[in-house]
Formats: sequence, structure tokens, C-alpha cells
Amino acid sequence: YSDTKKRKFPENFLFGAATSAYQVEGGWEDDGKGESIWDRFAHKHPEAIVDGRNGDVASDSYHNWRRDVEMLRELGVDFYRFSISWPRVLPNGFENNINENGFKYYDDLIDELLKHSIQPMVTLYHFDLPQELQDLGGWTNPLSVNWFEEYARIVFKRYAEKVKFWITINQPNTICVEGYGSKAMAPAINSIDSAYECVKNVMLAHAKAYDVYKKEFKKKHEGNVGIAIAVNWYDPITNSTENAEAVEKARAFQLGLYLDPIFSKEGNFPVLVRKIVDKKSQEQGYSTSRLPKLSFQEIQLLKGSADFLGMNHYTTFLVKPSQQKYPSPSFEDDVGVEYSQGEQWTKAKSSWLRSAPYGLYKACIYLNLNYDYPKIIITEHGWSSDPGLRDSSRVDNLRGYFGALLLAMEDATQVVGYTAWSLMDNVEWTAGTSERFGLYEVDFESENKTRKARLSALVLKNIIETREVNLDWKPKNLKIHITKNDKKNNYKAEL
Ligand SMILES: CCCCCCCCCCCCC/C=C/[C@@H](O)[C@@H](N)CO[C@@H]1O[C@H](CO)[C@H](O)[C@H](O)[C@H]1O
Repeated sequence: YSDTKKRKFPENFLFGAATSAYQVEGGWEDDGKGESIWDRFAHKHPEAIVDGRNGDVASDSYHNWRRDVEMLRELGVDFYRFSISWPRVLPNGFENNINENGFKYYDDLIDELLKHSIQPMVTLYHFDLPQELQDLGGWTNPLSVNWFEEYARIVFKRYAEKVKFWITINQPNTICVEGYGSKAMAPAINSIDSAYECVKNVMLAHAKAYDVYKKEFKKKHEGNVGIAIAVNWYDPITNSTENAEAVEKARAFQLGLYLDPIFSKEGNFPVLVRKIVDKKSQEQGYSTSRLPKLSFQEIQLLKGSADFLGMNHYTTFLVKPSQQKYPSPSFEDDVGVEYSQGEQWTKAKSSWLRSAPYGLYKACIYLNLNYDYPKIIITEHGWSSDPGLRDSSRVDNLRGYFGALLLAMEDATQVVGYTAWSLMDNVEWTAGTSERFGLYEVDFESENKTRKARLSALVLKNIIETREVNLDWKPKNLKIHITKNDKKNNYKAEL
């Protein structure tokens, strides 16, 4: 990707931008919305949110959705990935209590998008479980699979006519390992046993929803259903045997645990993960493994349960065997590795984020070789910065990763679309608004949460229009306008 060959995105390649409900909507208790686990967590632990700005108002997209669509039109994107807040539409999580007022928000948003030929790409679950379901155990309760199935069916029924791209669940690893296995994300359960229960249930919930769409909606509506998985790249810190073994474990626990059940030929959780957790569980005095088993039927249900892989890719980690003793039992102890990042890689605002475009290329090749060239949509990629409109570090990051992506596509990776995280600044979970991910800056102090295009927005627009990455291109100023784009009329929902 650092050679001088000019590569172009094909005309049918789809560009989009993404947000999620809790991070942008606000209106946390408007019009009958129920409480989510993030509402509860942020209200109970305000000290956990770096700058104190939580999702109560966020970017106020609940009121600013018309401006959001205008921004998407300015960028010239083909689709908008956003999530539906489960507690906004089913306030207590169950199908017997539907909040029409909540649905109205998404009706309006979807209609406005379609009016301007922007395809909605809907995520059904992006971290904001109804609190009432959490009170029943949340994702550790095996019934959560049925709760999600019912919720998914209701949303499919309502929007199957209009929405052709669906993502069931965003990042099972974040939901389970960070939300149940640690205190980093809501509901902050901090128990490794519950983290693996969660993984099983979340994966099955995804597969059930996929099955519902396939059996009840696919024939008539011809949409595509996928899942978004965090596919950052893991490389050995050096090529020693120990580091090679360590990276194999990191990939099995961080990637294979979520990819294998759906995309591998064999199905099931990776053998290496099962072996390690089974053995450790026994040593730790458990009578059964902390990693729940999948039955034959469950393995079959999961296998092949995605029309595309939603790949969320941000960065690369360098891996070596852990030099320290982690608490046992814990996820860290199970994996048994340590992570670092290249000192020479440019640093973003987020502690975990450095720019290493080659990692995207390698991750794509890994997916091709291990999962037989799956259809991929990059459902998230982005960069965090300080506030400010001249975000040259985001521009460099975007151009670098596009270079790697184009090379991966030249080498037969089946990537059909790219989604920038994020359309606008938003609440970055416990980091509040201290880490800005937006192509558009949001003035959180202003009453209307005013949005302004950053330099990166103009650069992305130019790439979408020209289909190529021109390192020398600069806009005359930071004004952005809607450009008429007839190409979008040729849009096809088939992958
Ligand atoms: C000094 C060396 C630093 C090394 C750090 C090592 C720590 C490694 C442990 C892994 C930590 C995980 C960090 C990765 C996180 C991302 O994959 C994750 N944040 C992506 O989730 C999406 O992120 C978006 C922006 O952060 C957004 O919040 C979105 O909602 C998420 O789906």
C-alpha cells in the first residue's frame, strides 16, 4: 500500500458513516423511552465518565436527525449505519409493550434517508440493553436469546420493506468481555464466568435473529443480515516461537471466539480457546468448564448465519506472552498475553489507538485464508482527536487505511463497503466527549449541538467522488455543500 500504483474504489463500492443510539441520540427518557443499562450506569457512576458528558443529551440526534441526514448528503455517502435503541421502542425490553412514539423517531429518520437515496443500515443492538432485562440477568440469562429474537422480529416486520442492510449485534467481545468480564462498560458486572455465558447467549441471539430474517423476510424483501465483530489486528512483537504461540492465543480469544462459530467450516468456538478454558477451569476447581458448550443444534444454527461480516477495524496490537500474573480466573489470565503498540505509530487521542494501516491489510488476508474469502463490509473504522476542525491526523489515518484496503481488495478480499466511525462527535462511552471521533465536530456547549464539517469530511467526500486517494488534494476552505449524485440511483441491495 505504500507503492506508487494508483488504485481506485470500484463504482459499486459503498461508502457510509456510522453512529449508535446511546452515543448520539440523547432524549434518554423522551416520549416513553425505557431506561437502558448505559443510562443506569452513567447515572449511578458519574465519576466513571471522563468529562461527565453522558448520553442523556449526547449529540441530540433525537431532535437533530434532519441535520444528520443533511450531513450525510453533504458527504455524498451511499448509506448511514445507525442503531435502534431497544428500550426506546420496547421500553421494558418485551414485545408486549411497544412504544409507537419511539418507533416514530426511526420512521422519520429512515424515510428522510430514503428520500435522499441514502440506504439505512440498521444495527439492532449497540450496547444499550433495556435495564429491565438486565435486572433479569441480561445477556447471562439464556432467555435473552428469545428476548432478542422477539425484538428483532418486531423491527424486521416494521422496516423490512425499507431497510436492506441489517447488523444484528455490535461487537460481542465488548458486550461480554468488557461489560460482564470487567467494569469497563455497562453493566460492569466484572465476573469472568458471566462473560462466557454472555458470549454464548449473544452469539445465539445473533443466529436466531438471522434465522428469523432468513425464514420470514428474506424471500420477499431480499435484505442482507450480518454481525459486526471487532477485528483489530494482532501481530507477534517479534518472530520468536513464544511470541508466535502468544499471538495464536490472542487471535483465538479476540477473533476466533466470535468468527469461528459463524464463518469457519467446523463451526463452534475455537479448539484452542476450549482447550485452555476447560483446562484452567478444572485447575481452578470448577466441576464444568467456565466456557459453556454449544450443542450440535446450536453449532448448526450459528454456522453460516451471516450474509456478510461486519468488520470493525481500528488498530493493531503487538503480542507477547504475559510477563505478569493476572488475577485468576480472569479473561486476561485465560489468554495469557500482553499487548503493546509500535512506538513509531502515530497516536490518537484514545490510549488504545495508534495508526498502523498494514494491520488492516493483514487482517483481511487472515480472514480470507481462515474463513474462505467472506463478504466483508467494514462497518467501523475511525480515529480520535481533540476538538478542532483541521483534523489532519484523521485525514492521514483515513488515507493510510484506504491505501491498505485498496491493496487488500486487489489481493482478492471481498470488501463491498466502508463505514467511517463516526459521522459526528458523540459520547465515547466512559470517555464521554473527551475523545472526538467525528467527521463533523459537535459543539456540545451549544444549545442545538451545532455540527460543523471537519477537514476529514471534505477529504472523504472527495475520495467518494473521485474513487481514489489523492494525497495532495486539499479543499480551498472548510465549506461543504450537497453535490448532486446520480450514481446513487444505481444502488443495488445485493452483495
Ligand atoms: C500503550 C500500549 C497500549 C496498548 C493497549 C493494550 C490494550 C489492549 C486491550 C484491548 C483494548 C481494546 C481496545 C480496542 C477497542 C476497539 O476495538 C473498540 N473501541 C471499538 O469499538 C467501537 O469503538 C468506537 C470508537 O471507540 C465506538 O465507540 C463504537 O461504539 C464501538 O463499536
